Parts: sequence; C-alpha cells; structure tokens
Amino acid sequence: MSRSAHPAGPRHADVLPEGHYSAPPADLNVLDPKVWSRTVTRDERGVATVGGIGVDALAEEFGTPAYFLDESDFRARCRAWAEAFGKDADVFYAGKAFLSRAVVRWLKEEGLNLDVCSGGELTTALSAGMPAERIAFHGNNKSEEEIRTAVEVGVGRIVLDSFQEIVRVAHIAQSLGKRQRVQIRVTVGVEAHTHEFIATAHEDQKFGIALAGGQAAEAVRRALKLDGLELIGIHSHIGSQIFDMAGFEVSARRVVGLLAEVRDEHGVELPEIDLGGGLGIAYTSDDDPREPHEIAKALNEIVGRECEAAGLATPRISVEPGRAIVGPTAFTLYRVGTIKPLEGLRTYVSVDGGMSDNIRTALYDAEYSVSLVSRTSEAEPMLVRVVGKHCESGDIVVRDAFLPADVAPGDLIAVPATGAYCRSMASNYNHALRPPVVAVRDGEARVIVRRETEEDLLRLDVG
Ligand SMILES: Cc1ncc(COP(=O)(O)O)c(C=O)c1O
Ligand SMILES: N[C@@H](CCCC[NH3+])C(=O)O
Repeated sequence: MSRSAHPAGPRHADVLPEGHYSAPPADLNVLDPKVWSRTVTRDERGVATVGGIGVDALAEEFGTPAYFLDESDFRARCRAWAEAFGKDADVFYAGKAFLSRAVVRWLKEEGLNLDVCSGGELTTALSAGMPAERIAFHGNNKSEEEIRTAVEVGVGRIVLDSFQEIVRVAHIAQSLGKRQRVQIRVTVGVEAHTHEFIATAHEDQKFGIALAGGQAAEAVRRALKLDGLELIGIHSHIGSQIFDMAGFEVSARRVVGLLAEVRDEHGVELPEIDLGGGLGIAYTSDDDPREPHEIAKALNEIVGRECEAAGLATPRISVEPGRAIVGPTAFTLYRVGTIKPLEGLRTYVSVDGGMSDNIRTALYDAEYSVSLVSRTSEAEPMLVRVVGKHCESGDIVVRDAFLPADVAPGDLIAVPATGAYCRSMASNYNHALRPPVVAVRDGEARVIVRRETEEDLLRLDVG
C-alpha cells in the first residue's frame, strides 16, 4: 500500500515524516475524476458541486458531516455492470456496502439483483419492493429465524456456508413444504492481495467450506441428498478491494474444477457459479481500478475455457459487486473545526465527524484523499492528517494528504469515494449522531437516510 515519499518538504517540516503519500498534485484545486463521482465539478465561484448543487448550499441545508450520493452515477454504474455481463449472467449488488430503500428501488429499476447478509438487510430489501427471487441470502451464521424468513418469502438463493447450515436450511425448507434453491460457498485457497481482514478465500478464516481436503465435495454430496435443497451451484468470494485479476482467475478455475468433480461423481452438472464481489476502486489518484467490461471479459473467458477443457456446458455466472458500484458515488462533507500545526511533523486538521462515519482508516489502514471544496486556493500544498472529534488518537479519516496551506476553521473539506462501507459501518461512538445520506440528482437533493438525533439515542437507552 505504501507509496513513494514526497521529495519536497511539507510546509511545516524540515524533515519529511513517515507516511503513505506521493508528491502533492500539481493543482490542488482539480477534483480528479478518478476519485470523485461523475457529476462533481467546480462552479464559477470555485465551489465544488454535485448533481449541479454547490456543497455550500448542501451544507447549509443538510448540515455536516453528511454523505452525498450522486444518484445518476450510481445508476450508470449499475447499468455498466449489467451491460458488461449481459443477459446470460446475473449481477447481485452487495447490500452490505450500503443499503437503503432508495438504493433498493434504483437497483430494481436498473435490473440488478441484491445480495443480503442479515435479516435487517432482507427486511430493507423486501420493504422497498425487491422481488424475493432476485435476492441472495449470505452469512456464516444465519439464525434459524433468518433462514425461516428467507425460505418463507422465497429468496432466489441461500448461500450455504457450513455443514451445519446445509442440514439447518434443508430441515427448515422441508418443514415449510418447500425446496430451497441453494449454492455452497467454497474457499478456494487463494491469497487475495488485500488487507488481511478483508481477504476471504484463504483457508484459515471463518467463511465457506474448503475445496482442500475434499471438504467442499463432501458438502455437495450431503446437499444433493437432502430433499429440502435444490443445489444450483457453487459460490466463491475471494475478498475485497482487489485490483489483480489473477486471484479471480484462479478462483474461477478451481470452482469449475469442482463442477467437473461433481459431474464425474454424481452425473449432475450444476448450472450456476457465483464469483463474488471484491473489485477495487480508486480511493486516491494512484489507484487504477478495472472497468466492469474488463472484469466480465476476463471471467467469461476463463470460465468458458475451463468448462470447454472439462467438457462441461458453461454455467450461468453471477457476481456480487458492492464497493465497485456504490463506493465511488459518494463523498463525505465535513466542516473544519480546528487546525494544529505540529512543527517538524504535520498539520492536524480536525473535522466535525471522524471514525464514527468512516472506520476504514482505523480498521484497515485504508487510504483516502481529501479536497478543499468550499473554495479554491492558490496557497502552497501542506501535508495534513485529517482527524475526527472522537476521544481516540486513532480517530483518523485521512492519514496523509495535501490541502492548501491556508485551510482554515469554517472551510468545507470533502473525502471522496466514501459510498461503500462508511455509512454501513458507522457507529455511535462517543454518542455521535450518524450522518445522513443525501441523494443528489439533476439539481435536486433529498435525504434518503436521515441524520440521527439525540432523541434517537435516548429512545434506545431505556433507562
Ligand atoms: C459474499 C460477498 N459478496 C460480495 C461482497 C462485496 O464485496 P465488494 O464490496 O468488495 O465488492 C462481499 C464483501 O466482501 C462478500 O462477503
Ligand atoms: N467492510 C470492508 C470489506 C468487507 C466486505 C464484506 N465482506 C471494507 O470496508 O473494505
């Protein structure tokens, strides 16, 4: 993850401090389209706008901190994924990245399916009208109640994650007089090049059933025997924020290998494979993510080739992008509160949010970028660390970045690419009020998830 050190000294340091940063951009006022959503630009005053609305007006109306989601960008990304994979494949948006009822309606309208991994996500999906047959239900420890609800409403598939769950889902389905469509999630033994906490296909972790040692083949054997289950395929998800296609290719090859084993042993060709999500996005200008059509091409080619070699009909492929759809579509808008230059180190810029609205920096050492958005500035670049207002020194939003040296209390700054795993992983640490999500499109802004209030907090605290 580490980048080369910036050759010129930052403003407040003679000695360059340790950090992950490259040289400041030639012009700090430029909002790099790589990391900002598609409609973001600056107006004639130099104020950043999204969907045609200035961030000053947005801050005035909705307050800060707040997430602003570029709806037309979200829809365009859904369409790009659907078109790249075509009619013979299915795209399931991973709701864990960010889910709300508006998002469910957009997905439905754009023809995407939905992956949920809890009863709460399932309820949200159903309450916004997502047809149950377009929902996949995941999780390594689904409760009996969650399984019962999923089977009762008729979800399109449940992804089985353990030997116990094979039996549990079969029993529940049978008791309801149903036959549930299921996939088995396997761990293919790939070391995905990403943070340890978000890699999921190596064997030593909680998800899935290992291909190694014949575990997955045994799971198939058991599932095929149970009347309550209709085994439709094999699932593999290798991790998240991955740029290198090699891991997906190995995964696809190994999953097809299992399909061939199943055919040889049982005379059954399972009709589907799901290759999960995990495609990386640009958090900084140094990141170079793949486009959906490149991913679709690579996966189709490898699956086609492997199936042909094994004499299998090509199964229907599905994928589950979360971050790659919603991540780039939103930014978090903050107001600067205090500024602390630490001589010889860096300048701490404190904002009105923090680790409660973006835990990813603290949790994964994630990298983000930041820009001054309420105005432009010709001041020289200054190395900053953007921190929140929590009672925790690890409360860092952007570890190392450059802002103009005249950044001041009252300025609005924004962190792009916070659409995924920020609001969905937000907390009430220090009794912070989780920020709203505001959808912006064609000159209109509307709250799709409202800001929490102190009354909300007190209502939960029943004394
Ligand atoms: C099973 C499964 N599918 C899809 C995803 C979505 O991943 P991403 O948001 O990285 O595309 C995840 C999360 O990593 C997952 O666990
Ligand atoms: N929450 C993680 C990714 C895990 C995805 C869910 N399996 C992130 O922010 O990167």
